[in-house]
Amino acid sequence: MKILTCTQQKEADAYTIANNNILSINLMEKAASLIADEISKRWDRSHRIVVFAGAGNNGGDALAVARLLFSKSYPVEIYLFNIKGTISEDCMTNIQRLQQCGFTDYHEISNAFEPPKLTAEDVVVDGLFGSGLNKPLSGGFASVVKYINASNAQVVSIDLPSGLMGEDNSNNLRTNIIRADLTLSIQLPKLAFLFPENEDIVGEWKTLDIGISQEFIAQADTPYIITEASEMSQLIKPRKRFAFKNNFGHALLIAGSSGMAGASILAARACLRSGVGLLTIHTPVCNHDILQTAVPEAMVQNDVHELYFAEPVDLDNYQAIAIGPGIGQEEETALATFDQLADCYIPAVLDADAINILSSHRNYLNRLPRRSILTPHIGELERLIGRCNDSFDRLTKAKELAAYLQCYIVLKGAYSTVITPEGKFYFNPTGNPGMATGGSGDVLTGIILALLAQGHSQENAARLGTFVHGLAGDIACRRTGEISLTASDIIAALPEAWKELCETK
Ligand SMILES: NC(=O)C1=CN([C@@H]2O[C@H](COP(=O)(O)OP(=O)(O)OC[C@H]3O[C@@H](n4cnc5c(N)ncnc54)[C@H](O)[C@@H]3O)[C@@H](O)[C@H]2O)[C@@H](O)CC1
Ligand SMILES: Nc1ncnc2c1ncn2[C@@H]1O[C@H](COP(=O)(O)OP(=O)(O)O)[C@@H](O)[C@H]1O
Ligand SMILES: [K+]
Repeated sequence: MKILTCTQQKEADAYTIANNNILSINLMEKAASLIADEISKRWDRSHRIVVFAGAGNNGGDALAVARLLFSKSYPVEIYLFNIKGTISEDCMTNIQRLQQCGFTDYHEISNAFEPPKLTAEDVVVDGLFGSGLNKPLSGGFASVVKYINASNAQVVSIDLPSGLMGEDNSNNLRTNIIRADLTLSIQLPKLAFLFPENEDIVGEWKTLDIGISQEFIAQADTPYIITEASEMSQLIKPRKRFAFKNNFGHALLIAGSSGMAGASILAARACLRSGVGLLTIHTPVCNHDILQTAVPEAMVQNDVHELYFAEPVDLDNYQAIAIGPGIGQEEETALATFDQLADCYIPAVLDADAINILSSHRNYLNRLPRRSILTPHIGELERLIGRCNDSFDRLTKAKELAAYLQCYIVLKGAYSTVITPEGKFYFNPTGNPGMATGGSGDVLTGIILALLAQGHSQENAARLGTFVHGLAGDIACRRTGEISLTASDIIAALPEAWKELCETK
């Protein structure tokens, strides 16, 4: 699913009106009827609906919602803020429609505002500003926002919480943005919904299909895409009747050190559950017996060192390599890692300590093989690119790094993001907060390694791996709940996740 900018959303509205034989006012009515349905599904007529409308089309939506709920016998009150004295045409039509249906609890505010008393039983419909917001809110509007936020009322925002910019909020003041319980976004989500710092502003979000031109959306140029299951399922290659293990690649996993054998076990098990033909784990001597016992399907190759990775491996027999889970950050390990990467001609994924080692030896960054996949969480990424002000800033800097290194970055977290060297952002919709537990990331490394070894491109391996990892996490979570979920539970759910994805059309 594409994410359009607010500017593109306006263009999409205009295109739909011009090409799909629909009047602007009818598109607004369609949006309003879906919003009113959603509200009436969640709140019954015992709740007063208090509508705060601006003078643009977001306000027009809100007035139409008010009329539709009034016609369903909800108690409704409206406050329309007409400060400049200019009201959009469709908003004006909706004022007239309200009058025609005998609605009277309507207050138009042009300067001083006597706010209504809001209680926890009230539902506020926030239609002050939508995609037309062109600067952060201030003055009277900021006061109204603060007043609504200070109340205990439930807040439903139309299109996006008023005051929130669709993309970049680095110059915005959080106190001047509506904090919604529910955001009903027109047609597509906004980029800002996917940022952790906006969770409390956006609340639960849902998109409403009002019939914006699919043709426009298909041709719209955007770097922001939410990955979909149907697209990922098409990447899975059916196995031939006469297939044998060499068809699915031989993967090399360099992982583990004294006290961190677990990371190598988790990555190895996930790799084996993701279709790899053969797996060799290169690990220090101290982990040999542990791995031979815990992962009997894998071959184990000892490093020269007893405790940590110290000598690079000849890559001739392998189709892909993963390096990093639990390797530690000894100086010898760092040098071995760079030697390993300097001559690396097979697809590579770098995780955890391999990324930390890069941060502490920045002069080696340009030795990184092109098209490598890096899988940092926010902390690991910021050690590489420096502290970021917010998510938009972080994505912008991560994109610059991906382009500079010509690498793929999988920025892990909710909506894990695959950032390509060409500057595309693929947001992953699967996964849940139960996965915020030690070892989950090692599982992802193992999955991506298996996909690279099977010949998937780096971009597809990163996207498909991230998707199936989250899907397995979701399946596991249904069994264990978020609290008890462990990385091993994600691995245990991988067979069902792969099966489910294979069956997705
Ligand atoms: N036919 C259409 O175009 C449709 C539009 N829709 C709704 O229309 C919305 C967009 O409507 P508009 O483009 O009219 O924009 P808005 O209703 O978001 O607001 C635009 C108005 O606010 C003013 N403004 C912007 N930033 C301000 C600030 N910081 N302080 C004070 N005033 C500010 C602008 O000058 C303009 O007059 C969408 O979010 C959606 O809710 C939906 O009804 C779907 C159909
Ligand atoms: N709130 C969340 N929602 C979805 N996925 C999450 C969430 N928190 C963590 N995850 C996923 O779990 C994994 C955690 O990885 P990481 O932080 O590297 O853990 P570790 O280093 O312990 O293995 C990542 O793939 C991340 O996307
Ligand atoms: K709004």
